[in-house]
Amino acid sequence: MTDSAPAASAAATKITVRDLHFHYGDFHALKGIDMDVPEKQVTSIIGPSGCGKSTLLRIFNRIYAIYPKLRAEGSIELDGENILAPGYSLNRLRSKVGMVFQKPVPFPMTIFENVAYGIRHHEKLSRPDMENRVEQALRSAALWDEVKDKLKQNALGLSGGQQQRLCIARAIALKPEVLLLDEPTSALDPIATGRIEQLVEELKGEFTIVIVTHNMQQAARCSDLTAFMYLGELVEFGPTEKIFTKPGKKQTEDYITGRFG
Ligand SMILES: Nc1ncnc2c1ncn2[C@@H]1O[C@H](COP(=O)(O)OP(=O)(O)OP(=O)(O)O)[C@@H](O)[C@H]1O
Repeated sequence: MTDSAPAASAAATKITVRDLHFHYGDFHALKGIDMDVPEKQVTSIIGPSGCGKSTLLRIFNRIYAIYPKLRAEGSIELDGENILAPGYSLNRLRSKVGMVFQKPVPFPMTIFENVAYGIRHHEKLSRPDMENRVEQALRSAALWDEVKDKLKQNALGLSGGQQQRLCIARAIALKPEVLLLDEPTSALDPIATGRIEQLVEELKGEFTIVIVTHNMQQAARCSDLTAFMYLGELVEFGPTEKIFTKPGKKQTEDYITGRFG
């Protein structure tokens, strides 16, 4: 067991995970996770390959729900409501919890339509309101200045870093409360990575952000809290500075000092 409530965080809890287990068929991938994710802060999840980081992140918006053999037990409360309960609709969950994947995957359509497409699915806006919403999302994703004169061009013509910021704009445009980022910079060069990290810093005033990363420097730079996972368990969770300077568990220390993983 680990401390689920990070001591140094004064922020309200946005997501409360209790005794969470996850199975891929017979494989027990997450084992009794307890975790309190604070509101409007950045929480990073680190740990060696295969420890369950992405599995945990994906449960936060129930991506597994479409596969019959995958099973989650325990509870994940978002603002006090259990999102794993059958009565919690996927549509409602997806409007509150946005996801950005490792590899940017813009739709093969214009830059404008990439952002507008998801909004249309949830809301009916007039043309000026839609234009305004798209502009705001692109501004928040620090992409507006680079694309404002080519909104009608195909998004596949953007660079990898621009495509990833477009995917972030697409997620932000739906006005989610939580933004999940699954290794969002692993396909990007150092300059594009730096821009995304800066963006994460800017966005945290507005959203609760959870980021999975292989890159420990990134976790140290970007996050307020860090969770260290190993073999499906949450070994340690606390303020990032403490995890990186005075970890409480030997496994955490071994990992951050490069002794394994
Ligand atoms: N669809 C699946 N079916 C069966 N097992 C899976 C599936 N997806 C992941 N797993 C297993 O679950 C465990 C956790 O995987 P997960 O992708 O969450 O790890 P991770 O920490 O994100 O790894 P990485 O850093 O390599 O992306 C691994 O042992 C993996 O092999």
